[in-house]
Amino acid sequence: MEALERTLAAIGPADAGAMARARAHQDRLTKPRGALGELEDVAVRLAGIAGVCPPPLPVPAALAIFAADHGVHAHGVSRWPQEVTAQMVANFVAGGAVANAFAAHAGASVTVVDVGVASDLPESPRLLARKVAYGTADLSRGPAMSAEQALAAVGVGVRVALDLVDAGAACLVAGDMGIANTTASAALICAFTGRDAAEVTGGGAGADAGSLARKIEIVRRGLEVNGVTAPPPAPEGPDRGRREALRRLAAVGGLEHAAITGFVLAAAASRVPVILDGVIAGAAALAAAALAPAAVDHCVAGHRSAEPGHAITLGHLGLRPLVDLELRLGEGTGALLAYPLVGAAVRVMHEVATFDSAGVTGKDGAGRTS
Ligand SMILES: O=C(O)c1ccc[n+]([C@@H]2O[C@H](COP(=O)([O-])O)[C@@H](O)[C@H]2O)c1
Ligand SMILES: Cc1cc2nc[nH]c2cc1C
Repeated sequence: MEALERTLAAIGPADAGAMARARAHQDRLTKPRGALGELEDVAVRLAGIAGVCPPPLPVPAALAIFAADHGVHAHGVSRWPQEVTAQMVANFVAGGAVANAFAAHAGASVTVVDVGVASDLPESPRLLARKVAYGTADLSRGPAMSAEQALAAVGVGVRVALDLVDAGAACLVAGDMGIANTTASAALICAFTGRDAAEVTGGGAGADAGSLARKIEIVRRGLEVNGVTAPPPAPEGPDRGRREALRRLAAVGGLEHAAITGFVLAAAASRVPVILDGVIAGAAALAAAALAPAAVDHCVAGHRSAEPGHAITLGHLGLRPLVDLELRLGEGTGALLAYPLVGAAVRVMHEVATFDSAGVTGKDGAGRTS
């Protein structure tokens, strides 16, 4: 708890001065004002995160894929067997997954973290063994995690982020792997936004109509059993709000969600941008925002997943996704596709000439030569 408190205490809002300078700088560059659309907002956001204008290039980037299993899988909420989580971890380690291809394309490193896979995995220098438990308990019967497990998993995410930043990462990318984790994500989204299970629950990695109905029913049961049906109370003081946020995360979340929550919080505390992936990272970011609202200032929404709860999540966080390609893979893939856009947005701030420096006539018709 103390490590988490230290992380939370270090999180501050984006720097308004640096953002104002970034906005003004954008307007001096040789392009019509606003012509780079949302990329201008991304560059301004990164200036706010770093507290300087122009912000540092977000290079290199580091992807962390947090993998874990879910007790709720026993209810047939996924069309895939649970062992696919472990098999895909082996695939990431061998370099054979989509995330590996996208990371190579983007020039990002890949760190694979076992925070809660249900089986023992072969040791590998390319796998961080940080197992907190062999999967979660069934969220539809009681808390998925104990408070201690949830805190330990948050701590894993904090440590991984801090180590990547210490090793030189200038941009963090949050990825996940966990068969059945779209069920836990839907439950978390309900628990943190107050929305109904039917609105936020989707097909995940390929559920048919029958299993979708079962999934919605299981999410509802999990929320009821764990007493998280009402939206979280407005915190009476940060402690009570934080305790309730951790309770909700432990009640219906997964070990990878908790780790991503810590990853996002540590990125924010380090003032390093973190690119969120799809519905799993989004659900984890809801928990991070409940623990430290300013953490959202340090997040970039990489993409909008096809999972219905994701758009609702991004709306709740006030984030606009950069990429919208109907992806529903996870692993960090959508965030990796967005990463070059983030880099391009910042590069503009460093390299594009101003109207004055290039001698391009400004919109008032005056020739600018100095
Ligand atoms: O990132 C997303 O939005 C996303 C949407 C649908 C599925 N997934 C991935 O698919 C797995 C979970 O799907 P499911 O149906 O088993 O809950 C898990 O490994 C996720 O990374 C990921
Ligand atoms: C094959 C496969 C790959 C994945 N990657 C992330 N979630 C996944 C789920 C499945 C089923």
